[in-house]
Amino acid sequence: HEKEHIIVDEANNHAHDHKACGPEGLGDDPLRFSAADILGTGETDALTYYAENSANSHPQEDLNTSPGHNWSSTVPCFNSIVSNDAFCVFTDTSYANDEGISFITTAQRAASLASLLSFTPRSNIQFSPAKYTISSIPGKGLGLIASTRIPRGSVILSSHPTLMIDYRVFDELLRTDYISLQAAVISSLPPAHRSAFFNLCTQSKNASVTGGLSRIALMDTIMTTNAFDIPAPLPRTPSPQSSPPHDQIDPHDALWYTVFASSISRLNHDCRPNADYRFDWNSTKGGPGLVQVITAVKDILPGEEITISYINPLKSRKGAAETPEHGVGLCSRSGERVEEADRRVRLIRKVRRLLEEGQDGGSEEERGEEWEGWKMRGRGQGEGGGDRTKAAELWVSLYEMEGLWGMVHEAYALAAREYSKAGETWMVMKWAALAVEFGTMVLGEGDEALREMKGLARNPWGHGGLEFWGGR
Ligand SMILES: C[S@@+](CC[C@H](N)C(=O)[O-])C[C@H]1O[C@@H](n2cnc3c(N)ncnc32)[C@H](O)[C@@H]1O
Repeated sequence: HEKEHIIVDEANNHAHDHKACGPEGLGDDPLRFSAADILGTGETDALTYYAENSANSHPQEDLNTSPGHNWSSTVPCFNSIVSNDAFCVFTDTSYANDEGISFITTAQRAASLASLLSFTPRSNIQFSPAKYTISSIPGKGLGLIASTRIPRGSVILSSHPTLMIDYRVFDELLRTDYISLQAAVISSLPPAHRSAFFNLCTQSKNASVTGGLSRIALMDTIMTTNAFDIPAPLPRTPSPQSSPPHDQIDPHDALWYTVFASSISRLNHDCRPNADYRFDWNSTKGGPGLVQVITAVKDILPGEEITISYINPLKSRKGAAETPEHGVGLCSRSGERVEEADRRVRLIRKVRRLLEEGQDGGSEEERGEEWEGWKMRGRGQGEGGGDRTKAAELWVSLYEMEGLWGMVHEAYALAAREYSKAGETWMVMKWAALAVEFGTMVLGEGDEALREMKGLARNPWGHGGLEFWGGR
């Protein structure tokens, strides 16, 4: 019952917490309901009525899954408006020692997610004593403060998601249908989870406290403020008849889930964070399946705030760069330092294009006026002074200067590859070893992406079967 204790504690600690969250916080926010207020009868009735009368709804679907799991599909399912698929809520209340888990997705994808859970359920991994406390932080609402020294690479907390929503619902369902499913999924949470959910941060300034839909709006805001977007593993057996027409669906969206795990929702954003998160999809790596893991990407001292980046600092995935719903800015630096940092980030992109996409270095805009000077001379040391390895080293140092510790393994890997092409094996070893060290930290043990670097670190002499002391 330890976990219950933890969840309830979380709810109790903050049940009466009316502090603002973030710069645009709500002050004495009347929207932070107590658990008892939530989903008053009228509202759920209205939703049920709506759901049963929606033109798109149809009865629930069955999910055949492994024994020991107790899957149910609640409320009607809703048909996609662009494909033949229907989306439903699937819940297993017994998952992870009765913490429960719910999905909003198709029966097919729910079954494949459920198959990832076929390990001995265990509750959230807690450290005793915890490595952090949840405290109020000026201008940010609540946040996590390290209560002990947390060495780089160690796990700070890890948590099963409470619910996972298939990105496709945003494109494929009428909004009202989607909202019905969302309300159903929240009301199906175990009570402790539900009250913890409704005590989470909301950025909404517009939601009206009166009228039937206000709590629904609150629910929606809490979701957008606290959920993580996670790329899905590729389906093992893609089924052609259930795929929507390509011109109507962003294929990218079909591969994402919005994931909600309440215990990590107090982590604040920083553009140069000291922690990173990853989502482990299965237990083949020895850990529990479907678990959100937060790891330190540098040493964190007691009293320091633990932060993650809500956005990818370099890439901009569909709308992610703006993240208006989070209401947090990119970097809080000032004046010249901002300019320098911006310049470095532009440089990082430019050098990456140069190295990854052959020699042409991307668009005119990215190249800039001095493009002639950017052209690479030769591939290795032999011809033209090893521009590519030098560029790779520049790339690495830009990452390091920017403090992108959660991503720096990509730069190390690239440097290892460039030195490998140039035949400088000792340097290959160095960069591959760094790629493995820093990559393991954020990707986890045994991640496929690190296989190549592990190989290079062990045998930088390449694939020809040449052993370490072998002739060359
Ligand atoms: C996932 S919650 C994080 C926990 C939140 N502070 C709380 O009290 O529950 C996201 C919200 O926290 C606040 N926040 C996160 N990072 C912030 C930052 N760097 N500065 C100011 N507010 C921040 C914003 O209000 C944001 O919408």
